[in-house]
Amino acid sequence: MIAKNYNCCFLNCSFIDSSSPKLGVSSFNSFDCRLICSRGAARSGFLKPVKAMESSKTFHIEANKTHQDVSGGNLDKKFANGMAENVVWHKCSVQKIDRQELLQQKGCVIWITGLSGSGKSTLACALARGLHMRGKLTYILDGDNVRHGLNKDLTFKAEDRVENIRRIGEVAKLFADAGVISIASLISPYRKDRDACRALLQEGDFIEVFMDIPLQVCEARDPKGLYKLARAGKIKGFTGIDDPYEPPLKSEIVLQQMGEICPSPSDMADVVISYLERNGYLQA
Ligand SMILES: Nc1ncnc2c1ncn2[C@@H]1O[C@H](COP(=O)(O)OS(=O)(=O)O)[C@@H](OP(=O)(O)O)[C@H]1O
Ligand SMILES: Nc1ncnc2c1ncn2[C@@H]1O[C@H](COP(=O)(O)OP(=O)(O)O)[C@@H](O)[C@H]1O
Repeated sequence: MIAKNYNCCFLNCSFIDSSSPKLGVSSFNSFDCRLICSRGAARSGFLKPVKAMESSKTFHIEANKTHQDVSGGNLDKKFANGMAENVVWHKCSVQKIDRQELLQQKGCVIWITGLSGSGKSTLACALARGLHMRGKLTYILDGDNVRHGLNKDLTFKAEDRVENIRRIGEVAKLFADAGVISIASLISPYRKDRDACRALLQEGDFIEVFMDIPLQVCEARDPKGLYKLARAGKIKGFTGIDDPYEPPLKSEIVLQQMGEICPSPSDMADVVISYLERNGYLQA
């Protein structure tokens, strides 16, 4: 792994190159950039992440709880080790590699994390548009949107956020397996749960993008008026206000403001597209 810190006149971002032999790394010349040498070093003082809140000690579901199903049966018998019993994986001769060949791209997950208002959905759309224009197939899994359907049973309590992240991680993995460039944009405030989603994918195929935008900026934007409600105590457990956000420690891409100036969504999307290009994801 090589960490690169790209400082452009209008855009401050850093990212890690996956130098997996499978994908290879091509040379990079789209931006005037500065190379730095370690993954940890990708975060200079200037690049210091938002410390909205420190880690929560309460959000993970207790591992040893016995769960009851609606009929009163013990679900733990049916789901030993979190897996249904007596199920066997059914293989098919058409594999991910065949679908990738058809699509002329590599399936992967771009996981955009950050505070509410940091620009996750906007970046997701700009990225989808940019890739679509290059003839690449994408699909966006936006936290807000998925909560309208698949995840409409989930609240913002810690254990429901864990489940929200887990389900979106699993769906994103299926899209990647379909050969699609799957774009997940959700707050996903807990590091452990983002890392669990990363672990579902092959090395390199999970690309974490951290929207490292200060809380004050997100709060000033407040497009839905939710920060205002949270400050007034009308929404409890709002991320960054009275609920934790754990910034990534080693995301592949970090997007930040340059001083007071926020790069445009399409400039941010270009950084991600350039990463995909250099790491071989835009070809089969
Ligand atoms: N309590 C609380 N905390 C944070 N956000 C809240 C809350 N209640 C509602 N909302 C709105 O829900 C959007 C976040 O949903 P996510 O699925 O991305 O959240 S999470 O990953 O499960 O934490 C988030 O959307 P974005 O602004 O697009 O991030 C908010 O508009
Ligand atoms: N790069 C950007 N520069 C300036 N404003 C932005 C940028 N990206 C998003 N915004 C604005 O910030 C607000 C929040 O963006 P959004 O994408 O909805 O964030 P999130 O999905 O993280 O909540 C919106 O009003 C959007 O227009």
